[in-house]
Amino acid sequence: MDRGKVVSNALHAQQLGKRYGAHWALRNCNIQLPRGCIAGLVGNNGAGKTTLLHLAAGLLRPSTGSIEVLGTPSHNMAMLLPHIGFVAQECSLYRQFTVSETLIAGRKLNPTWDESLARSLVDRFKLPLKQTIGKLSGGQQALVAIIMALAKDPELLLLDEPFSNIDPLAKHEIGKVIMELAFERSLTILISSHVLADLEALCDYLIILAASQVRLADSIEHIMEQHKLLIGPSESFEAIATAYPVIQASHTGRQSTVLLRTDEAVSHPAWEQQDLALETVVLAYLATRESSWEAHASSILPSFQKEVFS
Ligand SMILES: Nc1ncnc2c1ncn2[C@@H]1O[C@H](COP(=O)(O)OP(=O)(O)OP(=O)(O)O)[C@@H](O)[C@H]1O
Repeated sequence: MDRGKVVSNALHAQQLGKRYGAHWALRNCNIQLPRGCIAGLVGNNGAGKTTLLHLAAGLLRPSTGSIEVLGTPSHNMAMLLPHIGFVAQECSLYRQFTVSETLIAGRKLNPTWDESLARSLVDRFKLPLKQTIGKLSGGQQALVAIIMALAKDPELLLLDEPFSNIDPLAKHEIGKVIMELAFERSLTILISSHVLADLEALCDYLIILAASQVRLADSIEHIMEQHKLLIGPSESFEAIATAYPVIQASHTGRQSTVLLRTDEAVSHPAWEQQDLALETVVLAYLATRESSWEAHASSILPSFQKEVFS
């Protein structure tokens, strides 16, 4: 594979699905992950995050649809393997190897191995070179796994809940390293996490999965522009709900709070726009039930035409 080849999407999933027996772990998944972005993957337990990452890493075959990574079908492992770094949820290092032996294996197995990066990161995180992996703490093992993936100098880095065992300071440090490398090397990163604050600190793109389907996949900047949180009188809720796609609504007495998704400016004398946090948007999408989502999805199509409410 030619590293210089220009492919605008690092990952392109079309109607991607993965089924185990009768159970869909992921379905109707359409994602175009722009090259060079740092994307967060957030979703409820069992939503399909690990499944999507395994499909991208070529460890699973799709049941339906397709997934291309760096312009190549992801099952073409032989071609893609040198270009992808993958850190699985469970640390997949050899427990009986020392840290030093692990680095040697990395150097021997990876043609693009960056030895000075690996050594400097092991030093920076004070990881004991002579200690076996099995005797490191969970957080130290996770750091070694991330360092191994970074030193491989991949074009796409897939990280499945990489920070869950890492202490806050080390997490901050490794986050900085990841962002610097992403910038310097035009690395594309897809990170799954349940900690939204971690994703907000690192990512410029977000994929929200719920009930095995993509609810939203977009740049965080556009997500924040496109969603509006409004408070207004319950009596005119129907008018606003008819005019704009409502992602979530709650009603207390005579007051309604609505989260809308629209690129248009929303202004109405009776409705006041509130400051919006990314967490509010994420929680709203995670809370949408499968049945109500089908109805939502059709109303959120780009061709949606609003009628001015009055
Ligand atoms: N090997 C398997 N066999 C059968 N079902 C599976 C298998 N792997 C995953 N699943 C199912 O697929 C669904 C998605 O699982 P997945 O691990 O992708 O979710 P997740 O979003 O990563 O969850 P979590 O946040 O809990 O790690 C779940 O319902 C899970 O039970």
